[in-house]
Amino acid sequence: MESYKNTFLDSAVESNALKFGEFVLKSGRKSPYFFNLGLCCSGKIVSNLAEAYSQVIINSNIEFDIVFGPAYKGIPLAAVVCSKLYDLTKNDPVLKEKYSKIAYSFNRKEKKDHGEGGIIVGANLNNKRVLIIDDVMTAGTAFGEAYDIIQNEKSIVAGCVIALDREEKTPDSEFSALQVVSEKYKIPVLSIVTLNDIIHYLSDKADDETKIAIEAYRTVYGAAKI
Ligand SMILES: O=P(O)(O)OC[C@H]1O[C@H](OP(=O)(O)OP(=O)(O)O)[C@H](O)[C@@H]1O
Repeated sequence: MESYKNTFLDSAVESNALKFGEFVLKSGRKSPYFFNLGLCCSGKIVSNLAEAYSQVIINSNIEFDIVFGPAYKGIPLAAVVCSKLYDLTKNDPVLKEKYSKIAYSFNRKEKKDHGEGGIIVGANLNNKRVLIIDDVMTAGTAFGEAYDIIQNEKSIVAGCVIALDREEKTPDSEFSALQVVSEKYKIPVLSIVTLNDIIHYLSDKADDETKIAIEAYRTVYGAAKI
C-alpha cells in the first residue's frame, strides 16, 4: 500500500476519525466501522490529510483550475489541499507550472444578501475546470448539488476526490455511490483509501473479531466491480 495511504489511515485512527465497533449509518445499515473526517482537525493530522488528497490529485493527472469544497466539510478541505498542492510542487518546474495557479472556492449553504452577496466564496468560477473535494459520498446528493452550482457558474466539473470509498452498494443498485456518480457524470471519482485498503491496513493491527465483522459486512453490502 502506498505510504500516503498508510499515513492517512494512521492519522485517521490516531484522531478517532476512523473507529471500529458497532455503528448505525445514515442508510440504516449496521456497520463495524465508522469514519468522521471532522475529527481530523489538529495541525499534524490536517497536514497529513491535505498531503494524502494532494498525492491522489497529482497521481490522477486530472486537469483543473479550481479546487471546490462543498459546504460545510468541504470548505477547509479545499483550502488546505490548495495550499498543500502548492507546497508539494513548488520545487518541481513541471508540477509547479501546473499547480501553482490552482485556487479554491466553496459555496455558502445560505445565500448572502448583502456585501458581495451570492453563494460562492473564493475564486471566480466562470469558465473554469473544477475539481470537487469532499470527505465522503453516500448517495451523491452533495456532489449533485455542487455539480449544479458549478454548471450554473458556466464551469465544468473535471473530477471529484473524497477521503474514503466504503465500496458498498447504494440502496437501489449493485454499485457504489462513486461508481454511479462517475458513470452518470462521465468524470473520474477518486478516493484516498477504500474499504479494501482498510482491510489490508488492519491485517496485522486489528483483532480477529474486528476483521471478521468487516469481511462479513463487505459480503453483505460490498459493491459489484465494474
Ligand atoms: O453523498 P451524500 O448523501 O450527499 O452524503 C455525503 C455528504 O454528506 C455530508 O455532508 P452534509 O450534507 O451532511 O453537510 P455538512 O458538510 O455540512 O456536514 C458529507 O460531508 C458529504 O458532503
